[in-house]
Amino acid sequence: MSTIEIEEVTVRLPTADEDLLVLDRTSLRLTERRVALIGPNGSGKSTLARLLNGLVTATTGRVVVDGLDVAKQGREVRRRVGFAFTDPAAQLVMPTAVEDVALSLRRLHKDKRERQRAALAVLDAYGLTGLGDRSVHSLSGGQRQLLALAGVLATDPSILVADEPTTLLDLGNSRRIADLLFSLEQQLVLVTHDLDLAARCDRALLVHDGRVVFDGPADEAVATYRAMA
Ligand SMILES: Nc1ncnc2c1ncn2[C@@H]1O[C@H](COP(=O)(O)OP(=O)(O)OP(=O)(O)O)[C@@H](O)[C@H]1O
Repeated sequence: MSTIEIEEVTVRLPTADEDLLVLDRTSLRLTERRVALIGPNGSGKSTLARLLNGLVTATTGRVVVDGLDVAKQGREVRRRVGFAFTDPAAQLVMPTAVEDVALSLRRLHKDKRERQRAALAVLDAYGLTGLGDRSVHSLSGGQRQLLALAGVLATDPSILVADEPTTLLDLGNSRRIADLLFSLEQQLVLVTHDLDLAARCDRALLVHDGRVVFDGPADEAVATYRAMA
């Protein structure tokens, strides 16, 4: 399993009036296979998740993934840490499904034909057979979410950070995505408002007002959060 170390990290983000304190002096060492981040809207969960692959920069402190400093070795870190956004539109950039997966595979397969073959195999593996030539905009929300995840997982990251991957989905699709996430060998860091999903994790962090206010077994974190609400 991978090791994520967050050492005395503070994040301040500029707003029109002042710098907003979004994450307050936080230290964590995450080694569990599945870690959930839960908490109210605007509490800092996405910010914490985004630190892990450098989408957000620590104002002070250090984030280290498998011994690599995110601020200094960002490129290597991004190869290890796959990031799946809530809204797949944020990461689907090519016109068709197969081209989108092929783009993710450009580092692994230099030859174009080989890349195309590999991309089609990825679509098959994720239950998207036959949709390769479809415009990504014509896919259903569930298919788009699956495609975005397939593109990230095709690069074989050692850690997957998924920011509310089931929020936009109906019950059936959200179950499919959840089953996929929980079948992964990789370390999973899951930001979610779905407390049943969070409770299935090995550890959960309850974030409130830019601080981790509970850190422990997922069922206890969920119970603490419910009691707070
Ligand atoms: N780029 C930014 N510039 C300024 N403020 C930001 C920026 N990104 C996030 N914030 C603020 O930081 C705080 C934490 O945001 P964050 O997205 O981490 O919360 P969250 O817990 O993931 O919320 P949600 O559950 O609503 O997605 C919020 O007050 C948000 O408005």
